[in-house]
Amino acid sequence: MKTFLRLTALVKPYFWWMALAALIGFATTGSGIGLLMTSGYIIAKAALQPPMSALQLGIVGVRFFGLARGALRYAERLLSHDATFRILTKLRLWFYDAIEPLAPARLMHFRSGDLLQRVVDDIQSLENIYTRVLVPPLTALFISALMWFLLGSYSIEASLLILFFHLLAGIGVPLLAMRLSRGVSVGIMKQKTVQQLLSLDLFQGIGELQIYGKLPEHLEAMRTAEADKLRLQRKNALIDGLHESLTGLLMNAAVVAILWALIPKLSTPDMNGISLTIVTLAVMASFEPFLPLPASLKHLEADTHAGERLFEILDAKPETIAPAAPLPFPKDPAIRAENLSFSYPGSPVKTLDSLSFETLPGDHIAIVGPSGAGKSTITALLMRFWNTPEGCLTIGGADIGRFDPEELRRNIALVSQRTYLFAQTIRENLLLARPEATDDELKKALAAAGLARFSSKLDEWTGQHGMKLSGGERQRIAIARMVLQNAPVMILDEATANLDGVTEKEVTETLAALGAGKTMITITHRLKAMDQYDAIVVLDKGKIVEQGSHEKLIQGNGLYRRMWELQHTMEPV
Ligand SMILES: Nc1ncnc2c1ncn2[C@@H]1O[C@H](COP(=O)(O)OP(=O)(O)OP(=O)(O)O)[C@@H](O)[C@H]1O
Repeated sequence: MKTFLRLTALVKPYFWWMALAALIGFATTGSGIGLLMTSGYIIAKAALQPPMSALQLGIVGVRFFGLARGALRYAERLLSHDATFRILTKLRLWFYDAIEPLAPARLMHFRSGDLLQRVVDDIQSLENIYTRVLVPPLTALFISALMWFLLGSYSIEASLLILFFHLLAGIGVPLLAMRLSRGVSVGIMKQKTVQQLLSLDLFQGIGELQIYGKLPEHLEAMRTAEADKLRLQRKNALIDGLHESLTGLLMNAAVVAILWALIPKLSTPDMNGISLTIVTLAVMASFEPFLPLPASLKHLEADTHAGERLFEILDAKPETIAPAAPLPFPKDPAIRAENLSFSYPGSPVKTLDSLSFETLPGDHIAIVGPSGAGKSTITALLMRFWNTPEGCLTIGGADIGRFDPEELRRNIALVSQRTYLFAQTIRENLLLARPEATDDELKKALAAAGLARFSSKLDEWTGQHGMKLSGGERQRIAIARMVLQNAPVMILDEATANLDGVTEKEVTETLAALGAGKTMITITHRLKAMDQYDAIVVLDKGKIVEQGSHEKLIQGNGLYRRMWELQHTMEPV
């Protein structure tokens, strides 16, 4: 109920649109009833062979209600769809706005297929809140009240009978349908999520599935998921059929009961054959707005489930938020860590343990160490993907928490080990770093990253996840982005790991030139051209085990020297 109320609060700004559409919906159904009544009137009256003039009123009524029903139906659809699409747009923007600060810390527990399902299908299903959940009961209520008064003007019994049958059709049948279909709509949604996850895994991991011979197993899982969904959909269709038949049955029962109540009144001045015909047809037509009610309850269950899934994400507090009065990024971005410790949520071990190091503005430092030592975690803290609960991390002397994360990310350019390329053109992938860049600037950035040959391919599609480019080319696109971003701090997290020796040397030189006068942190476990760094921090199992210049470290007898010797086996030190 709480979720439902929160969802309806979201569509509050469209209340008047919805109220107007509901009113027009009522007028449309009312016109349908009017059309049947006036048609019945003409037929019944004509059977008595009166003069043509006696039928005039009925003919005008048929024309009026016939035209009005079409025009009103059109207006109602127009209004309700317009309101629905506005609501959907609002919901999607609201969701994207809310989800952005959650990345990556709060989203890493969700699988991408699941998130996709929430963004696309769950939000889509919320459009039903208005069209299929809120409006149909209102229309049915109005029509029921109208019929109650209409029949009440002939007979109290008839008005009580219509009330009874409307209650059965409006509450009894939907409740029965809901009971029978409990969990079916939600089950279908869950199966769709499973299918989406399996499909994404199939598309992204088809190579691995083929190599390890797991493709048939995966396809079997997809078939099972499809069969489970079909089973639920079949059950759903059976219940739909059942409630439609029950509503039809109630309509016929209502007609019989009301005839039973009204036929004795035929001998009174209040009722004649014509009015009996009209009333009977009106009773039949009045059941039309009750047909969608069972579906309303089913949608209510599914929408509430979709709402819960959305709120589960939206209620998550972002890991990092901008302070009320954020500091501007400093002109001299010296970076200092003092007793910095950090553990990932749920992890019993300290990923970083009491780190202390410093980079002066314009310094180029290297952070080296074996895989899993915690090097990339330092980057994640500097980008404010995570908060720094223990110790301190400062930029330009100010605690990192005093900067707006967005401002930090604008001023710290990062080339990480995993470059994501969007399934767009090379131009669009580059413009991400500087949207206003000219083609000339893009070409210069490509050339600086060793991709001059791509200058004529700006409009070429990079493929899904950049699959049309080699690993090295993808990495160089990321370096071109860094060139375009031209930020005062640069972090290279294994940025050249995918490049061949010659290109690696070229790109490293380009990056060194680009980094002249800027603060640069290079994260690597490959010890190459280490004498170019002002300082080297050696990390092992989250602790700094050594730090200093290449000359100093190589003289020592620690991890750095061992790593160096391992990588340069034959070279004498
Ligand atoms: N999001 C995360 N949640 C939980 N643990 C994580 C997360 N990211 C990294 N870790 C763990 O933290 C430790 C340090 O990881 P990190 O990526 O910082 O190491 P690294 O030194 O950069 O390694 P590599 O050179 O292989 O990239 C590892 O044990 C890793 O499993």
